[in-house]
Amino acid sequence: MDDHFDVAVLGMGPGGEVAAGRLLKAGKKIAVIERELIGGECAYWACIPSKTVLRPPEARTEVQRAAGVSGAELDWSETSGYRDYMIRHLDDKDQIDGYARQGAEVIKGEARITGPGRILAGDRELSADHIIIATGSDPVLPTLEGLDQITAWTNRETYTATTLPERAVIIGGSAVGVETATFLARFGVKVTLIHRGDRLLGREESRAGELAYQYLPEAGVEIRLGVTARRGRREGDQSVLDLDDGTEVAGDVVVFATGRTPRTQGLGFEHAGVVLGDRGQVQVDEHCRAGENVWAIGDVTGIMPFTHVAKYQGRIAADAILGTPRKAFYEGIPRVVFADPEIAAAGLTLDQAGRRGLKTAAAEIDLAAAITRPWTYERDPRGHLGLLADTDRKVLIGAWAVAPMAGEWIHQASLAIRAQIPIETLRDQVAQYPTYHEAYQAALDKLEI
Ligand SMILES: Cc1cc2nc3c(=O)[nH]c(=O)nc-3n(C[C@H](O)[C@H](O)[C@H](O)COP(=O)(O)OP(=O)(O)OC[C@H]3O[C@@H](n4cnc5c(N)ncnc54)[C@H](O)[C@@H]3O)c2cc1C
Ligand SMILES: NC(=O)c1ccc[n+]([C@@H]2O[C@H](COP(=O)([O-])OP(=O)(O)OC[C@H]3O[C@@H](n4cnc5c(N)ncnc54)[C@H](O)[C@@H]3O)[C@@H](O)[C@H]2O)c1
Repeated sequence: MDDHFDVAVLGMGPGGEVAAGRLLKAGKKIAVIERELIGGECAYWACIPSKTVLRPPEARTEVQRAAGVSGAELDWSETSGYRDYMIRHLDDKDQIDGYARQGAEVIKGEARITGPGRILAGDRELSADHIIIATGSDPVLPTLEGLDQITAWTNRETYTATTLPERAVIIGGSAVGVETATFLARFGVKVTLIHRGDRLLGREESRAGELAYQYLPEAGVEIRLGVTARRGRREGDQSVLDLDDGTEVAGDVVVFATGRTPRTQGLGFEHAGVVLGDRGQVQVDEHCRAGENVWAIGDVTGIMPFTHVAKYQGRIAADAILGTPRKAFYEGIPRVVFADPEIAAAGLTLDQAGRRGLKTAAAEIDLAAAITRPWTYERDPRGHLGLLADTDRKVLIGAWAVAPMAGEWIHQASLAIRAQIPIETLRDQVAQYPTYHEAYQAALDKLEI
């Protein structure tokens, strides 16, 4: 067999899949190498199962909050059955067949780079004109005395669980921690979330974190801010954490939502001239180039660990290989935490803008006071929108929203930021009445610019 390819894709998560699809369509001879399941973390243990199990509780809340409708009950067995369907019962046979039918060489096994353009995939040696590194990220568990004594879960155990625990402790108050707390608590698990920072969602605008702190308890989550686990131990069937403030928390399981790290160890990337950054991320340029004919995309680049970014970088790298290069542009890409209500953001926070030396104007509105849609949507309406503008260039540079469906309508801000649409043009936009989109008009009016 001829083991030389135009392109070898290492890792078939969302990034690898998009790059592979684009290259196949262009007629390239490619090898795709995946050591677990084609679809990656997102399809089986992250985005897909988490968003699938968050939807029924969200639908129930919608029913409970709308006037004149009742009777929504949650059913874990039905929910987990549908989740198992959505994660393909952890079987990627159809994906393997699909790529093979499209003409790709599909290799299931661990890939390692052995030299420029050379790869060991399982027990096969391959060569390729181009290599795309799309190996994703691993969860990070802190070094904790007694870690081996407690029942420690990551996103993998959490989002494939058949039986839910009665009590859970979640460590980490960022996206995974907040979404997982929402999911478990809504399904009746007694959840304590501990977070070492003084507010949730530390990388987002501080108001978004404050509002997450306000709304999460509605799901039944107990939040402990400013505490760190010092030691783990077992008491009967309970996993106990001793905290640094002298108190303890206990649960059937401890879920670690403590971040992720690029998957680069032992994969021989240095043999292809790839340089790692201080967080272990593969360093890339604006075309996702990591070295001579080597490209890297997705979580392994540490740029923005989201599926939509991995997919975007897959397009960027494939286009460069195909001879139609364009530069990746990361400003204004949306970030959504699928809590209840949703927490969405795009662009810079006030702090980040300050660090760039930008002159800014900010405005925040309460949606219920400003527009009609929250009232037709639910009793006791909730919703907040904040905008951040650059007063010199007179364009939006940041936005955040905490409200129903905010993950959908944040895209208006995302586009405005990416396309640098003048505030004047945005103020002339006409939104359908009554929709959440109308909030932009009210917030733009409030911006002193
Ligand atoms: C709980 C959770 C929920 C999330 N929800 C969302 C969400 O709603 N929206 C969103 O945008 N993002 C979400 N994310 C982030 C998202 O999962 C990642 O950003 C995304 O999966 C990154 O895609 P990727 O292709 O870079 O890597 P991955 O999905 O990690 O895929 C990498 C693939 O490479 C394979 N691989 C690794 N090393 C090798 C090797 N040496 N040889 C062969 N194969 C290898 C792996 O097996 C894996 O299949 C979530 C993350 C978590 C943990
Ligand atoms: N809806 C989405 O798009 C979505 C959902 C989930 C995750 N993600 C992505 O996946 C990635 C991983 O998410 P995450 O929430 O696990 O990571 P993260 O890096 O965003 O947050 C980790 C949190 O754990 C805390 N932490 C770390 N070590 C700790 C320790 N020893 N003790 C106490 N706290 C500790 C940190 O302070 C931080 O708040 C993120 O980059 C996120 O963007 C996206």
